[in-house]
Amino acid sequence: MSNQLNQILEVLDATIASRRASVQEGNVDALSYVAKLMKKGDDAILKKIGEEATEVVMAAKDSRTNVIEGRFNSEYQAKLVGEVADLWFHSLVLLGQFDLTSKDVLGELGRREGMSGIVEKESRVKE
Ligand SMILES: N=c1c2ncn([C@@H]3O[C@H](COP(=O)(O)OP(=O)(O)OP(=O)(O)O)[C@@H](O)[C@H]3O)c2ncn1[C@@H]1O[C@H](COP(=O)(O)O)[C@@H](O)[C@H]1O
Repeated sequence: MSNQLNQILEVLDATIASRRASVQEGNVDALSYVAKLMKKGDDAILKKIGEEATEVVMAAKDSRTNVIEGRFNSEYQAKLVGEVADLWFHSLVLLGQFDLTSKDVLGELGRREGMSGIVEKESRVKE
């Protein structure tokens, strides 16, 4: 699973970086969604992130509403997975636009591993 996850993220990071390089060189492949979105710029990507996040919220609410006898409905679960995939994907595009990759985020999550969120929050210097 971990290898598969790394491989999927590595391929996506590399594809996104290559789309970004081509946009910077002025070549936008008409069949590339990523290149077209990156060419539109930061605001277009950020708008997509907002939309996809909202769609995740709505799909989760739908899934919860359609629990019957304590069981989730597979159709709503699949919809939720699809919406989260859209959000992750657009987050990777956003990272690429800012010269970052999934590795940067995984590094940060690794740094936080085992750290209680409550303890971390309490350790923050109060202004
Ligand atoms: N994982 C994805 C991926 N997920 C979603 N999408 C696209 O994201 C777009 C937006 O999805 P929405 O559901 O929000 O659709 P929409 O509201 O109609 O879209 P918009 O009108 O807002 O663009 C759709 O065109 C999807 O096809 C993706 N496009 C590409 N990838 C990956 O990125 C790689 C590079 O893609 P290209 O640059 O298109 O070659 C691909 O090989 C895939 O691995």
